[in-house]
Amino acid sequence: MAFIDGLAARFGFTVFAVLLGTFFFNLYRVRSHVRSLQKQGLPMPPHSFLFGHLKFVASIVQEMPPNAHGVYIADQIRQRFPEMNTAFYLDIWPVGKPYLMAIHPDLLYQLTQANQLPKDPGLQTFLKPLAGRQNLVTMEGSAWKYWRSIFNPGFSASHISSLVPGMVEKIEIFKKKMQEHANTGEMFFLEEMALNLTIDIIGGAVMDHDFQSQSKYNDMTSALRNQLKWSTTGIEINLLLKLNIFRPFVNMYNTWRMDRYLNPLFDNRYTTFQEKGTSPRKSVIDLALKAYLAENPSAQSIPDAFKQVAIAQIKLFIFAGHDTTSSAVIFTYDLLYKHPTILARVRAEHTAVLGPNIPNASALLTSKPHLLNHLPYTVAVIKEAFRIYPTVAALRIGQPDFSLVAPSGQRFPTENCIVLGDHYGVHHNPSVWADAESFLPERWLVDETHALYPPKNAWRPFEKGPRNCIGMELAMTEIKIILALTVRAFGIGDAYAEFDGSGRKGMKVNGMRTYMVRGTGGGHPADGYPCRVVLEGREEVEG
Ligand code: HEM
Repeated sequence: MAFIDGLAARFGFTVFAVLLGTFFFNLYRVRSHVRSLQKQGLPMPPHSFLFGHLKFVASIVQEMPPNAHGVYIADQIRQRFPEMNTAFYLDIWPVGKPYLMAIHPDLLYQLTQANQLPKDPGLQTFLKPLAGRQNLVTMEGSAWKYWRSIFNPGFSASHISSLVPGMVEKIEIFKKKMQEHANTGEMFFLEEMALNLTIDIIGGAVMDHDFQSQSKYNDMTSALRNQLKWSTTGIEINLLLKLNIFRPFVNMYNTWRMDRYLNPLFDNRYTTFQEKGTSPRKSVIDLALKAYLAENPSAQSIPDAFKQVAIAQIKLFIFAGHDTTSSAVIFTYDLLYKHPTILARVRAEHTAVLGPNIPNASALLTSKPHLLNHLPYTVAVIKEAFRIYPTVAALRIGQPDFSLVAPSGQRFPTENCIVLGDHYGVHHNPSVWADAESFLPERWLVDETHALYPPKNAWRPFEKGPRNCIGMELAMTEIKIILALTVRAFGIGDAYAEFDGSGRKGMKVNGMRTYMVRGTGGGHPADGYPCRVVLEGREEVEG
């Protein structure tokens, strides 16, 4: 017994010594690499050999609200070191690999447009429980090309236009709910309602299916949302969050719930497809089936391997298509209602294009979706809101012998780094944008000679280049319709003052209480956006 105890102790000690040795070896390796970059004169905040930039980042995080999104960090550093306005390194090992944070459009152009660096494999940590290993966001090379070309027709302008009536129907339900809140006058959380709306819209676009989550409980959307709540990016500092032993079980259960809902839908669609020989539909599910059957005309069934990838893609589209769009709608509302002159101009444009009778606008857009192309000021507002609140970023993995080059000629090697194409950092960079912190939709309407004219490649909420967002047009159309059907009918005011207690709860980021919080991928409005709604445009509503 004593012999076995001794053996176990020796084994335990050896494992501990190996782990400790590996830790210090990696610490030395990473810190030496970052130090060598520093010695070459490359920009970074003050670096400690023991802590890297961890203490420095922690000091920034501490000054922000506890749940503020990570997209703010690069901008906060630029504010402290104004000369670091193109790119800089950040060594956060062992929480994650060192980062090269790029906050200048020329560098992002090199990252995603002129070159194709692979996606950061860390994205899998977040996306795998949601959409498996094989999904359009994380795929590379020929597999990505194959699937992107299958889905592109589902996001063409003409197809999106055909989706408008379905979107209008769902927005009508949303309006009814807004009206109920206006009638009670009580404070409520807009995010929950907006998420239900956008997930219903995406269900229509991606699957030609109505989840009806705005009206009743839906197990698929509930499982997806729960999966998101349990998601992790893998770079949490909080070890309890990082190593939560329950996560894999919750993930498996939610995956089972989603598959239980989606599998029969997929099978039914396949049966219809077989019966009719083809499908005129262009939803993601139909496009996947069409592609398979075009390549395998004599197939009697869909192989499991193909079905699994197709369903993973569907889950990805439902996630990517609703989460970001809901946040964008709320941030746009927030900026609009805080700028009454801009709001008045948007309302005037809607009246001019859709007529003064507000309830008529839904039927009008259903029969004439092209009217959406006549709302330039509304589009300018949406673009400017995306500039102020870009909710996503581009993560790529650095490569040996690949550097990003600043306009000054300074070269930023990417090897051994995650490269963050930081949309928030670019959009708020005062060396790039005139009056970067102000909400100025007119910058999207002035000509090239004007000081406010947007610099080339500087607006990138949907990224640019071949891996840009496939759903950009869909999201823009959706937001346009939501605004066109609601901003004249309602007045929305945030209720943060009422919601906030004392202490940190009421903290702001860059002076804004409506800041982006982390949690489920992209930035979300803080605290679910507590607000109140009032009815406006009453004469027109009744008229
Ligand atoms: C406010 C709305 C949205 C924002 C801000 C947004 C943002 C982005 C960004 C920045 C990327 C590129 C990420 C990278 O380069 O690593 C991306 C990719 C993607 N987005 Fe979106 N997105 C939005 C809406 C949508 C919608 C509505 C859909 C689908 C219905 C969608 C599906 C996708 C997919 C599938 C990709 C991967 C494309 C590829 O790699 O080929 N997104 N999105």
